[in-house]
Amino acid sequence: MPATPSKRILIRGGQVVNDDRAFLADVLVENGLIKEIGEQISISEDGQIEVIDATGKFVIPGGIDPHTHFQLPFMGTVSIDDFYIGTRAALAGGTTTIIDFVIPPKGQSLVEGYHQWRKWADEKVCCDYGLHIGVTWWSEQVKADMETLVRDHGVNSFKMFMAYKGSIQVTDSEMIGIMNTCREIGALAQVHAENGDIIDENQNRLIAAGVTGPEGHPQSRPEEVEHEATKRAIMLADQTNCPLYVVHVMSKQAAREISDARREGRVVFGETIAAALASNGSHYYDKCWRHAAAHVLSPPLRRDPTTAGALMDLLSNGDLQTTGTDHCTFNSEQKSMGKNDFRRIPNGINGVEERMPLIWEKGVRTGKLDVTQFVAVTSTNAAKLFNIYPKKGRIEVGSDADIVVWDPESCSTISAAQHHTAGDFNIFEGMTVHGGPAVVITKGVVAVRNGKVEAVKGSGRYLETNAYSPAVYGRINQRAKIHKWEKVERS
Ligand SMILES: NC(=O)NCCC(=O)O
Ligand SMILES: [Zn+2]
Repeated sequence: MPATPSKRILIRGGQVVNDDRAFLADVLVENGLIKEIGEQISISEDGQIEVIDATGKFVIPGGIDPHTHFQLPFMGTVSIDDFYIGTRAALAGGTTTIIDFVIPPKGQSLVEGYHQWRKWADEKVCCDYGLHIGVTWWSEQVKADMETLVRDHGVNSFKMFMAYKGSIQVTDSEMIGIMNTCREIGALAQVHAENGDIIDENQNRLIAAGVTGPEGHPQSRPEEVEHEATKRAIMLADQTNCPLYVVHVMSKQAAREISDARREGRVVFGETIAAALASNGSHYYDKCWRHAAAHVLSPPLRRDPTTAGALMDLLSNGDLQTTGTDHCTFNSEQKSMGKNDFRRIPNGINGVEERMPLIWEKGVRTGKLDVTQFVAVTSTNAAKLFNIYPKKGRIEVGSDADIVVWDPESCSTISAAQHHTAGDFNIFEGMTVHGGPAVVITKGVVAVRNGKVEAVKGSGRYLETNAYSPAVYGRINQRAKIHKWEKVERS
């Protein structure tokens, strides 16, 4: 526990950055909220106040990672970062809000799954968190559960898996039911877009051909497999007038499908992840099994070396909107469950701690993103889509004091020896990143200073996300109102 935290913090002389503008100002924080923003804010010396000098630094909204899997029971094991370790690592990297996924097994009540995740998370989180719910099966009961979750439990997003045949994959007809329900209750439909049937076929053929190592993983899931599912999901969402959010876009083909759909007026949003922006699929062909297996996630990293830059360009021009991590870590022992069969390697990689510095390095330092765009793709856009804006994602009077003092001059080298997650491997090992959080404030309390994390277990709160996000539903509601089927009157 840190010493009693200051109830008031004054951040002096930094460049305040929101998604729409940047300006020099002081920021005063009081009781967990942003109290005042202005030039040369004067303070009386009577109360306890901590002054942070932000000269030469940016003062930005805390990052929002909309895609994590902490302590996820998955593929016969449980991801190793629990909600304490995971949110602590998030804070270390400048992320002050995460949105995790409840993934109930087929047959389990969604509401029960939600309560299970709340139980796991509430006592451990060091920052605020929200929950998306995976819909892994379909029935009238599931529909009723979705309604309950939106009405009573602050959930506004539901994810469908088009992959993982035989476990959590849903069919097209189930997706139609889920999408119809999402539209009826004002929720955002999310998809993991890969064609699970062809993956299953490819996997069996690879194994039969004796390809049992991690290189079998990307070969069973080539870009076309992600592309086809992305296109299909967009079509289904369009036909049901349901807004769609495609999680972890990993390939140029899938990303371009989203760009094209947006240009044709579809209400579709795309998220990519830190790994796709900073790594690539060559690692699956590494001679070291442990190294290759550590990179196994789905959809896989792409071997095409131009992928990362192309995805960053699409974030820059607004065709993709958000960046997550799909943080779902397994240590080497867990990964070795698939030693003789790549299909058994637990899928997942790290990233929650590295996301913001990596996007700064690969986006801002390359000239692909300016600082306001950096804020948009790491924080504000997710806040708007998941309807927690401007409470989160903005430096504004009345917003939560989730603030990062970002040092553009810092320099560090990523290493498993130093990272805050429990994993024994870091897929970004050895990468040097310039720019990083000097100070991280969560709800008005300093959680990170000079690289030291002072996060308090259980201090984070569950974040209710309300239905009918204006950024999502403005167009959908109007379309529903004016839609008419064409009927020809015949004698
Ligand atoms: N992505 C991944 O490889 N693991 C986590 C589960 C999922 O999102 O598919
Ligand atoms: Zn995921």
